Parts: sequence; C-alpha cells; structure tokens
Amino acid sequence: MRSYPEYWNLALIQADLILGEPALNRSRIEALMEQAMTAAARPDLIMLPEMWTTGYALDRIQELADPEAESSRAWLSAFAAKHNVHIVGGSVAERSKDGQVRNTMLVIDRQGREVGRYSKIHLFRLMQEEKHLAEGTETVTFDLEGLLCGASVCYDIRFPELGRTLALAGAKLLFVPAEWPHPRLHHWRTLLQARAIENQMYVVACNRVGQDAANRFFGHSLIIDPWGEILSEGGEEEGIIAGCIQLALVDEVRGRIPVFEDRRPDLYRL
Ligand SMILES: O=C(O)CCC(=O)C(=O)O
Repeated sequence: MRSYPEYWNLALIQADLILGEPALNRSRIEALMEQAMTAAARPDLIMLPEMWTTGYALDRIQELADPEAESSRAWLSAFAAKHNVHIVGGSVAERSKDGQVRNTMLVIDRQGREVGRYSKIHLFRLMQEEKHLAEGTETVTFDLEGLLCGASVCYDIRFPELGRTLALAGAKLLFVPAEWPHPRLHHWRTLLQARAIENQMYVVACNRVGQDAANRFFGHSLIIDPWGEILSEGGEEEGIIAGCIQLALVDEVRGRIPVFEDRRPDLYRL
C-alpha cells in the first residue's frame, strides 16, 4: 500500500542572484515564492537553487555564512508553515559549530519543521570551493509525507555512487540545487537524465540564472521522471518552472525493469 500522496505539484525557483547580498536575495526569492503560490496548480513543494543567499562570494564567505543556517531555517520554516508547502531550500553557506563553512541544503516540511539537512560532500575545485568550504561528511535521505527523498548539490551529480547509495537507501526522488554554468549544459542535462534512468527515480534540479565575475549560469532547471523523460525544463531567464509528478511511477518503472534485483555487487570493485 502506498503511504505517500498520488502526486505533487512542484515549483522550482530559477532565480538570478546578487553576489554577497543575502538580504536582497531573500527579498527577490520571496517575491518569486509568493508568485509561485498563486498558481492554479498550487505547489506542494517549492525548491530553491544552490547558495541562494550569497551566490559564490567565496572570498567573503566566512563573514557572510549563516551561523548553523539558523536564520535561513527560521525564514524558510515561517514561509512553509504560512503557505502549507514543503520547501527544499536549495543550499546556503552554513557556519557549523566547528567554525567551518559548508554548502548546506535545508529541507522544511509543510508544518515548518526541518526534516533534512545535507552538506555537499563533493567540493568543486574548478570554482575553488575546497579552498573556502569544508566538505559534508554524510549522505542524507529524508522523509516528506511518506516519500523518501535523496539530497545532493550540483557537482555531486557527477558521482553516480551517490545517487545509487541514496536509491539503495530507499530514495525515490533526488533533489539537485545548483549553480551550474556554461559551457556545460550538455553535461548537466545528460548527467541528470542518467541519474534518473539508472536509479529509476525522479530527479528534480533547480539551477540559477544570471552571472558573476567568472561564470554565466544557464538555468535549464529540470524535472525528470524515472524513465528519464523531461517533464519540465526552464530556459535561461529568471522564472518559476512548474511540473506535476505522479509519485507511484517510481515503483511501476522499478517493477517493469528490475534493475535493483539484477545488480551484481559481488562483482563490483568500488
Ligand atoms: O560539475 C560542474 O560542471 C559544475 C559544478 C558546479 O558548478 C558546482 O558544484 O558548483
């Protein structure tokens, strides 16, 4: 018996961000979130992009980071409870108790409760993340209304081991907030579709638009079903990418091609 809802309406906030300006980014994102909540197909879940408070202001990230992500959590919780909507709060720069700054996803349920927190485990050296941020130390699944979901951030999707680990832990949907730039649109779309097909799971990925000194971010946020079909895809402009996902499709696809039963872990050397 299915214990989760039949479907979810999703709204991905494909925002432009102002480098190093958390208050301005919060207002900008809030306006888009409020707009998303007025849609005829009212969202059950809103998702934000990676590092949506600061962008990649890495040279000032110590000073900008949110202590234990508490102010971001409180702000997201208030919005979620007010609008009765789940929020996958992209990621923010979190100053942890150990003084290190991490790239951390916060997940808040409809009641405003924090149900998941994940810090990016693969840091992206091309953007010098490893010089300014500490890695997360664990993989994370979380339960939203009876559906187990997996957490990942941006560069993490280049590591199929992570998606597979989350799927084996029972995740049926993978969330991927990102700041993924040109010229690697082909990698973005292909990797996300591959993660969906190989793990027979939904992949929901929210990428920012706009640019900073070093990069042009292309948006193209995606909602991909467990067959690897693209249900919704953004363009390069700021906006809300909406889509409706049928949650039982994961079990149907896994039943038709029993990939998880056919695995040969006895032969894999990982
Ligand atoms: O892997 C890539 O090409 C982009 C990754 C990235 O931009 C990030 O992790 O922030």
